[in-house]
Amino acid sequence: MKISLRMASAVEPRDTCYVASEGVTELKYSGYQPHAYSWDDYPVLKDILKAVHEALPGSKFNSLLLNRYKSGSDYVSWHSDDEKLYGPTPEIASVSFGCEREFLLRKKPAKTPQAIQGAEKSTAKRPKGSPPDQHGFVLKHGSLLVMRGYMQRDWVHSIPKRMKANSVRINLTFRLVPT
Ligand SMILES: O=C(O)CCC(=O)C(=O)O
Ligand SMILES: [Fe+2]
Repeated sequence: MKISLRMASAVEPRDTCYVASEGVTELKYSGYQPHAYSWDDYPVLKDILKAVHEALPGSKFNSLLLNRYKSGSDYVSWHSDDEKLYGPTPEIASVSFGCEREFLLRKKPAKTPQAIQGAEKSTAKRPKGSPPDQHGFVLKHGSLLVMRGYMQRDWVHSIPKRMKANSVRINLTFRLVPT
């Protein structure tokens, strides 16, 4: 499959491209405001959206942030996709193609006094050098990862640099902007 897209390569450490249905509120994240391309310009992306809707009955997506990691030195730093336009419990369907890369997930620091106390207790038991509540998954070619519920409120995620990753990875994150 060949995906040919006009990519916005500014200062982000990977290439990104944004596709959204008409009437969807403009996306702003980390100081970027990407141009919204139309689904009609990219029939292959429409086909993948259809397959995602079939794989996740009851879920609905109307926008797509596409990431292209050209090599292992492209990455996405720790963040959560908690922009207001997605609402309090965004559902994000993330499809990966090409080079396998590691996806890391880390719990945000606790805010309430009770939670902080709990976190201190668990720190005492943790072996030295292992970060608190951190998990890693390898995202394989053709895989579908779903983030939902309070994941964006409570966790951050990242795709770290991996110098051994020597080919391109394309990642599609389908999102719903309630209209
Ligand atoms: O490339 C990935 O798997 C994650 C991308 C991501 O976190 C994002 O676009 O918000
Ligand atoms: Fe993300």
